[in-house]
Amino acid sequence: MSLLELHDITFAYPAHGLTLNGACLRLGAGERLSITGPNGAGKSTLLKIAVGLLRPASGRVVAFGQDRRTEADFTEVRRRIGYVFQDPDDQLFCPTVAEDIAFGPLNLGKSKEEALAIVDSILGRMHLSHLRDRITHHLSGGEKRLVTLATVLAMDPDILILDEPTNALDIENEARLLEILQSLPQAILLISHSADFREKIAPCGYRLADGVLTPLD
Ligand SMILES: Nc1ncnc2c1ncn2[C@@H]1O[C@H](COP(=O)(O)OP(=O)(O)OP(=O)(O)O)[C@@H](O)[C@H]1O
Repeated sequence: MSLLELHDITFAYPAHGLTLNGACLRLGAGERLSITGPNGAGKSTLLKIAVGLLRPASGRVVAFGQDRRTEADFTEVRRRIGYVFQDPDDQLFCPTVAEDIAFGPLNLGKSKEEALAIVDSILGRMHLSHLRDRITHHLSGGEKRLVTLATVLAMDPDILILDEPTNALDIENEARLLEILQSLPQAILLISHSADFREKIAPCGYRLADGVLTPLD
């Protein structure tokens, strides 16, 4: 079954030429695909379109079997697609790590006890329990990156979008991230410049250049 389809997406930022010019992509259940390509090619732009943070000039977004056009459509899509942004500071906004991770489950209607149980379970699985009560703002870049992934996993999404997830990670934490990602059942869209990381997580996928996606060899 297809979870996400992008059909002939075109997009231009105001006062720029076309960033995307007919990009097409299909992600199936449990499938893992990489997207690579030069800086500024439009990889993040494309995936922001997939979750409705940007709207294409033309083309279709089909998620979970339905055409998605309106803000209400994309609110549901964003509940089911966890997006780990390139910059953790775009995503972490609560005083402590536990509050940041609990925020999503509380928003989905979980009780405080249920949300805190999710916090402890996710942090335990990720071997990050020592960060539970830390002030988010004081974490290192790499710690923030892992906590951002924890906030997304706490929502139990069907698809994970990871935008350069190894940025700011040391060798040990990159290995830990690899282990975590390999253990997850979710479909994954991975943007990464690291051929080694792509090979380990999602060897198949696309290269984005000149506004179109072409399959990787
Ligand atoms: N809000 C914006 N307004 C205008 N131009 C933008 C905006 N956001 C991105 N761009 C431009 O659009 C192009 C595509 O950006 P995007 O972030 O999607 O590229 P990317 O492939 O993800 O790049 P990188 O590999 O460097 O992360 C770039 O030239 C960028 O400067």
